[in-house]
Amino acid sequence: MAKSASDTQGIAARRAALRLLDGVLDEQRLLSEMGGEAGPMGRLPAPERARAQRLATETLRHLERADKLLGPHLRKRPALPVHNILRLGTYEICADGAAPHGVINALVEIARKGRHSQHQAGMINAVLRRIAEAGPEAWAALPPPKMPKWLRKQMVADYGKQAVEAMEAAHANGAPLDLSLKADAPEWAERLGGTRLPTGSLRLAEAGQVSALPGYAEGAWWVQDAAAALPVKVLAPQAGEKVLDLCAAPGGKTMQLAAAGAEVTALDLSESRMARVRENLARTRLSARCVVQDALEFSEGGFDAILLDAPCTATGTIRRHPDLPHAKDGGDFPALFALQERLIDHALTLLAPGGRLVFCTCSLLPDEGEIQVEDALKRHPGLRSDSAALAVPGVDPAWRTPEGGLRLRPDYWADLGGMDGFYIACLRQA
Ligand SMILES: C[S@@+](CC[C@H](N)C(=O)[O-])C[C@H]1O[C@@H](n2cnc3c(N)ncnc32)[C@H](O)[C@@H]1O
Repeated sequence: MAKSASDTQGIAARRAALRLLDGVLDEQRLLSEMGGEAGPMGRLPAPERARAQRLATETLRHLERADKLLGPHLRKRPALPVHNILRLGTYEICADGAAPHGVINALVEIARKGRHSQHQAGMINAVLRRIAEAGPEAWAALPPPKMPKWLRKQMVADYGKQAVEAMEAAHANGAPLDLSLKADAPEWAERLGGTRLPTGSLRLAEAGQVSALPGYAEGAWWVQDAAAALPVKVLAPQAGEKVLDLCAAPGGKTMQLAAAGAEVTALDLSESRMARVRENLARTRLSARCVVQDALEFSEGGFDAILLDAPCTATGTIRRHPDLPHAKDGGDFPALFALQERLIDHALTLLAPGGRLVFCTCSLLPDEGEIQVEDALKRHPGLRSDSAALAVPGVDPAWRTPEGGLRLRPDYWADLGGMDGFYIACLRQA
């Protein structure tokens, strides 16, 4: 079928990217909630979907930079759909290496057909032309975008300004693609290229389409950030051990547990997310018993080890999901902290005598890391944190925390490409 004029100009992908931007910035929806058939990218072919997703993600990552460059050219703040057209254009012209005339023509055509933007097409054309003149140079000189005020204030109080600035630089850089290898690590590492990280994950700088990489169809590996692979290494599952993965979907850690030969029960509240666990297990030819249930209602006990990768604010994944700080305002965070506390207490009741619980969150907030564990140790007099379990190859002892956990930050391993923010602790009952 011949390509339409729209396809060649990238109109469809840009229009979808703009709808994604409006969804995040107007409706406070996460990009991950808008990926379905009914979402803005629903009818797009795979390459166009990927392009729309990438354009929206990168525009959000650099939103502050785009707004700084646009500011002097705008007499007043435009309506959001118009502003988002200008932001997308500024990102593409200044940082995406796109030819300015192609970007401007496509965005002006989109603006002409938009209900809110049709009368602003001339202004959009003029402003983006001015951005094309000096913008790329000015963009490169701007500092990394800051976290939003509601999050930054707390982060500076917890880590100090310098550390927060280092994290912001890591967020601006984005994330490489990390893989966890099922077996035959040297063989696959050679075939895939990339860098073997100190903790064993394989890091690829230029990934492209994941499902086209060697070993995908064979299920030789799965995508998992190097930091996200560490909780299971701390848990150190042994072949034949009875292990419960209490918040399992989409299953990255379930696959690690199963690959170690443990007898795994993977539980998650969400049926649709559990479908992803089943797909992942099928592709990697690994097995686990899958249970869809509220963890707080699961009462089968006697587990040698439990992994509690609790639902959290996901503030450790901002470099991967730069939409998060724009879609959230922290209002729903206290409910998550309370749920984590209940999940820890309940998980402890499901352990066999002498069993271990690894608690982790992909968060930067001590409220769902260090403080959770400090409080749990106070609530349960027989409980202790097992700092010996943290002696995992490649883990820097400087990452250890006073209450016996590990604090991982996006600015760590800066020269290797960073890591997700995570908190991990191994708890044992005396
Ligand atoms: C951080 S994600 C888990 C990621 C997963 N461990 C992995 O490595 O792929 C948290 C999961 O907790 C699940 N969840 C949230 N509340 C839950 C509950 N009350 N009981 C069980 N699962 C729950 C969510 O559906 C989500 O899949």
